[in-house]
Amino acid sequence: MKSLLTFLLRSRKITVGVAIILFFVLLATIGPVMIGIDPSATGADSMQPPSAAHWLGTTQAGEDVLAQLLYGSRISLAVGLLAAVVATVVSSVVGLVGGYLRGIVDEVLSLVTSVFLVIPAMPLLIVLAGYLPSKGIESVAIIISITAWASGARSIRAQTLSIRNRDYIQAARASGETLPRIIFFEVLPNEIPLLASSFLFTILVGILAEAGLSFLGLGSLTTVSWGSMLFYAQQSQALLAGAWWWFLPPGLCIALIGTGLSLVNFGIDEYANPRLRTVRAAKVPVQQPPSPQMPSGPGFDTPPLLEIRHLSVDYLSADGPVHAVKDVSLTLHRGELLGLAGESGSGKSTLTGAVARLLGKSAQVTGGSAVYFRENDPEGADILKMGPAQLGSFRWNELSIVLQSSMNALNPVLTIGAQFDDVISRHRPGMAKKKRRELAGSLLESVGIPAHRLRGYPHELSGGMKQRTGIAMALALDPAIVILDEPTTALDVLVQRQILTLLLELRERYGFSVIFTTHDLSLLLEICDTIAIMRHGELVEYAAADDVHLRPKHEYTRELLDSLRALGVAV
Ligand SMILES: Nc1ncnc2c1ncn2[C@@H]1O[C@H](COP(=O)(O)OP(=O)(O)OP(=O)(O)O)[C@@H](O)[C@H]1O
Repeated sequence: MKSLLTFLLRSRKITVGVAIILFFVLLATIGPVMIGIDPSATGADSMQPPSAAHWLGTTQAGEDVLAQLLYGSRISLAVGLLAAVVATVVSSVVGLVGGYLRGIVDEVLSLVTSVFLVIPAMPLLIVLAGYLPSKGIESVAIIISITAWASGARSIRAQTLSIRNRDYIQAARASGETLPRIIFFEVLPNEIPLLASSFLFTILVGILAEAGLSFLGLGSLTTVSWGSMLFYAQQSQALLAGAWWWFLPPGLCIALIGTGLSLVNFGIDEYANPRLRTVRAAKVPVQQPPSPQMPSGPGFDTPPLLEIRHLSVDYLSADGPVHAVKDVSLTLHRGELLGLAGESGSGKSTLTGAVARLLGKSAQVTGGSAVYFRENDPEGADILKMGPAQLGSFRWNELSIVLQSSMNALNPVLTIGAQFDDVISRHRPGMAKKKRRELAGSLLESVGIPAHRLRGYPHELSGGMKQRTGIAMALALDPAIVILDEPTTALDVLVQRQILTLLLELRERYGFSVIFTTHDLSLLLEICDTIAIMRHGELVEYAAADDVHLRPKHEYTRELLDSLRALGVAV
């Protein structure tokens, strides 16, 4: 909740949007009282332009336009709000119940929703408004909500369908929680950003629909609203008479409140989906001086392949920037297996993600470089500065990455073969189909999976097989660097071991260099040439595996080794 509030206060869109909305709320609540003029009083001269006595001029009947605007804001906002409350309650109940219960209930509710979605809203509104027995603002709001609930219900149903199978909902079901409690206390809170955004959108729809109906003479014309002002201005041909002060203010108010509501809506979308957030800090990497505690790297007798120099990465979060990687320098040599260890949240994935250029928009490289050296290229190329085309051919060809979640990265509706073919044909457009198929088969066999599995689908493979398929794909174009980000964490110990053995064999065969990320220091001590240990975004230890094991420099490494020994792990 605190993070939501901090985000709301920091978001420029939300601040501006809320300021606009508050301005109109103030206008609607205290404006009529302060002006003290009856909006229907007709004493003044007809169609007078703005003057000291009538700041926004007068109408044809001699009413004060400002008084009408202020009273009108009350009615327009009230109709929008009432329509949004009714429509949001209906759409939430329909979307949540249908999406959660599925079956016949969902089918009936979906059918009704679809019927309301296909009927064009404005004609339906006009028909309903034409038959309204009373044209009070409540009736107008209710008919607007009848036409406005369906699109919200459709989105909420889709979200509910996706949430209903998540682990915490299964756990709630298993613990015997009642159906209403699961729907309204477990599912509903996860949909609040969606509900809020649909609520604000419906207020806007309500205000526009009221204005539209009144403009057509179908609203409550005895009540002053922005719509009825436009209706009477149009009836009196204010446009032709050049009486801009009559129709322009209500038009501008509708546009402005629409802008305010939309800005808040965009802000909520950004909260719910951090990928949409715009990065505000400077994009130019700032070179930082070397950190005084930077450990010196181990010697390695092959040429450097990748040099990470003083790399710093921040995330822009609701609570301010998170310094996830702070001034890290590492060198990966040809054929080297570099292990990257550190507790959860120490910045390992951010470091490898930055090198593979896979971080989202909320991540910002605030300093440093990651220079990749091709053979016979002593200058190297900074990966962080590569343009889209250069990056496209760099990934897979020179560097590939296998993620912990890569076992879920296979597309369930495509065969394994089609997914290999996608990668190979994109990067080797000249290769014949038969050759591509042979390459995919031999890659799959190299990770111990028979080539005929290319015809199968991902769901036919076990977790370990999927991860091995991910590794085979990463090797498809014979890259020089393979980054493995906790590739075995989700697998059982036996399968982990098989995959590691396989990885070492493949490295022998193909000669690629590896950055291997894990929490498991004992594993790194066993397989790696060099080890880097991160803590709170900093590199605290960086040395040959033997030195880390026998002569750790940092207190934190000693503590890690001691804790392993205390657990009886042989290190
Ligand atoms: N998208 C994000 N927005 C804000 N902060 C983030 C984001 N992703 C990661 N962080 C923060 O950055 C820091 C480093 O996270 P990172 O995922 O790199 O750690 P890690 O060592 O890979 O952890 P793990 O081993 O659990 O995967 C953590 O404090 C984390 O909370």
